[in-house]
Amino acid sequence: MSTFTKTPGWLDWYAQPSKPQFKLPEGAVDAHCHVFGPGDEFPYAPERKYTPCDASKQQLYALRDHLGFARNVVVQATCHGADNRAMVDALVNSNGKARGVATVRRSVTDEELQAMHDAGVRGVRFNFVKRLVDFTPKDELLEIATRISKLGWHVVIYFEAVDLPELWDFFTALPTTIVVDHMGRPDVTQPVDGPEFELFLKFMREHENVWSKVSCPERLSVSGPPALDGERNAYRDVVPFARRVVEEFPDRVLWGTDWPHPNLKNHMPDDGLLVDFIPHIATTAELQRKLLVDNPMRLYWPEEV
Ligand SMILES: O=C(O)c1cc(C(=O)O)oc(=O)c1
Repeated sequence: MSTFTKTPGWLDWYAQPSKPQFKLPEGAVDAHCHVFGPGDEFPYAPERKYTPCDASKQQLYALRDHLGFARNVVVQATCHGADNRAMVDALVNSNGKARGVATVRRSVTDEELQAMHDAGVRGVRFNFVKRLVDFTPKDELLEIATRISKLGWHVVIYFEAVDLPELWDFFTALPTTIVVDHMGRPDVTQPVDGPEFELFLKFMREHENVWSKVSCPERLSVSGPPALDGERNAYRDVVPFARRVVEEFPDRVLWGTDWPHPNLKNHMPDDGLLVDFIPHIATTAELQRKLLVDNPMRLYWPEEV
């Protein structure tokens, strides 16, 4: 019996994903995924905003092999707060096939940062999505960004599109490469060439250190259809947004499954069908290779490039 009780209505990850029809290029990286616990081994943080089902490193790596990915980037999930043990444990048990993104507070010591670096951590995540985290003062975040820049790490930012204007000055003052989670969560019912998404494109256009994950169609989609029941052309309303970013910034985009998909409310995607979303947004072999291999390798395994 687990000590933890899942948030009511929690949707568990999809147990038997199909095999993707899209054949991932050799060496493809799932550049955004998480591990949850298991809670009995790596307890969820007291300050968490949700309690998930467990999703272990073994289950993550089985999914990697099933889908045809070669490597993972494991991003610290907010349900673990700034306790990075589950994520670091996943990295050190990956045979070098996983790198990570941590969450740290200003109290983190240089020794702790170095130990995380040795385990494979290459970035920190700053989260501005209010339903997921409590507010952290910007001076604390800037101090952390300055410290981790010395290790060659980058900053991953997660925010809602409506908050970009207010966060703009802070983001553009950061001294590292910046990676935006899930395209800054656009409202896909608005036009792709409307003012909200145009601001995001301008953010990337004017700042060459800004990258974007073109991930999470299952989270952003309003009209679907979902990646379920054999649907290989899912989340059509998200396609124009992701495709736009891939085509304008082919050397600064990443893709990830977002497994185990925390906080989805209306469906849980079949991850095999989710992989089949990729050729709709990266439509040539060259764009696919950059998105799935060249870009994540440059950012997370630069010593091998
Ligand atoms: O939108 C979300 O609920 C979500 C949550 C987390 C997390 O809790 O870390 O990570 C994500 O990439 C997305």
